[in-house]
Amino acid sequence: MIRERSALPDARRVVVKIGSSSLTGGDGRLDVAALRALVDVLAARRAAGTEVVLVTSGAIAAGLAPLGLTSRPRDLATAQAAASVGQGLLVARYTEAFATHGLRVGQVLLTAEDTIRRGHYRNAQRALDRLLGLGVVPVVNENDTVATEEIRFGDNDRLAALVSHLVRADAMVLLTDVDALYDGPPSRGARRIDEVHGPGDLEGVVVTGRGSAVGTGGMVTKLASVAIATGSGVPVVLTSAAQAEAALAGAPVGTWFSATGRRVPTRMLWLAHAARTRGRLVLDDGAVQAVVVRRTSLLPAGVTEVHGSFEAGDPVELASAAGDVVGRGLVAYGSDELPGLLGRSTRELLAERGVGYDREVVHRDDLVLVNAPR
Ligand SMILES: Nc1ncnc2c1ncn2[C@@H]1O[C@H](COP(=O)(O)OP(=O)(O)O)[C@@H](O)[C@H]1O
Ligand SMILES: N[C@@H](CCC(=O)OP(=O)(O)O)C(=O)O
Repeated sequence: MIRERSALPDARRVVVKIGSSSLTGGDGRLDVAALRALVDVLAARRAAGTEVVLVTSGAIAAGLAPLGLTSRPRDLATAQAAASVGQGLLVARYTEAFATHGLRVGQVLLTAEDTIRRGHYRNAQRALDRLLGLGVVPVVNENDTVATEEIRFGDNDRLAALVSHLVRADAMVLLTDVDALYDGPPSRGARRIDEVHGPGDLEGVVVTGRGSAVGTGGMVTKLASVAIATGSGVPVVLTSAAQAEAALAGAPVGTWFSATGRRVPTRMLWLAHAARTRGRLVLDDGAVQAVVVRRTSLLPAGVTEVHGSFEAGDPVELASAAGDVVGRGLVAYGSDELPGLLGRSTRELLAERGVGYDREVVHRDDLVLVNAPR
């Protein structure tokens, strides 16, 4: 494991994420010179023996000029159209730029779903591993064209953290338009933060969710991304694209976030940090105890209320009668069917409804605890 930034040159595999703000000029359009400069740095790193996965934004920005748009569209359908046109152009630029270094790229478009559904993430994991094994540089972006408002990340920061986990990266490098995390929005007087070793080091730090005109999420989604990565064993460097070379060389630039936790299953990571839940199940006190303290699965007998509209396999919140959210889980029944099963024992349900109805509402392998109840 990489424990300090000076060890970064020894990383076997890194994920580098570049945001829209670093790939666009003042006119909001794709800055091809900036893209080429990044590729030069990544190709050099690759030649020095580190496998590189690039998570890149910029599809929407690249789609603006061809569609005659002057600013980032606000409505989802136009943003998706711009991403559709722009993604092809973006990857073409990367393909050309990496080719000048004798490297091939492979486009990988992911949705949040791909990191949660078992079949999907295994598939993505296999494809990424094979690309790397073949010496290809995977170029990853969110699949904007098919991602709906409910399930999309919108920003690539959290996607990059999940990709880092998926490919078992030794480190993640987040490149943006500021050279580091500051203790407040970077204006006069804000202080650069050199190293963060845990949430305590972020106390008093003010971050805003407003990004640049072209980026989304600002520093808020970057810190959410950092929490996902470091909490599951991947250290992070956050800096500007201009410092990418120095950061990968382990120089003391940007902000270094050391890993705080150990690797957990990918789906669990997504459930804990990224999933937008589709509903809420209210648990009686006995069920809260069973799930939180004894870490058992949730059975129909312990559920008292069902809220929201969801299908089997969707993420839902688990709450106590007092309204505290105690966990999140993938529910095994849809919201149409579940209310008819509440308070019933699995034995009764099996006898009455047949095989399969003795299954848990949320299996313990599909459940993460969020907060202890009051
Ligand atoms: N505490 C902070 N430290 C550094 N930058 C911050 C902070 N709070 C807000 N920001 C803003 O976050 C912006 C980067 O976010 P964003 O525009 O979404 O970038 P990207 O397109 O690279 O994802 C910076 O331009 C900066 O102004
Ligand atoms: N998938 C989108 C990226 C969304 C976005 O702006 O992300 P970011 O610049 O990382 O805040 C695109 O390629 O335009």
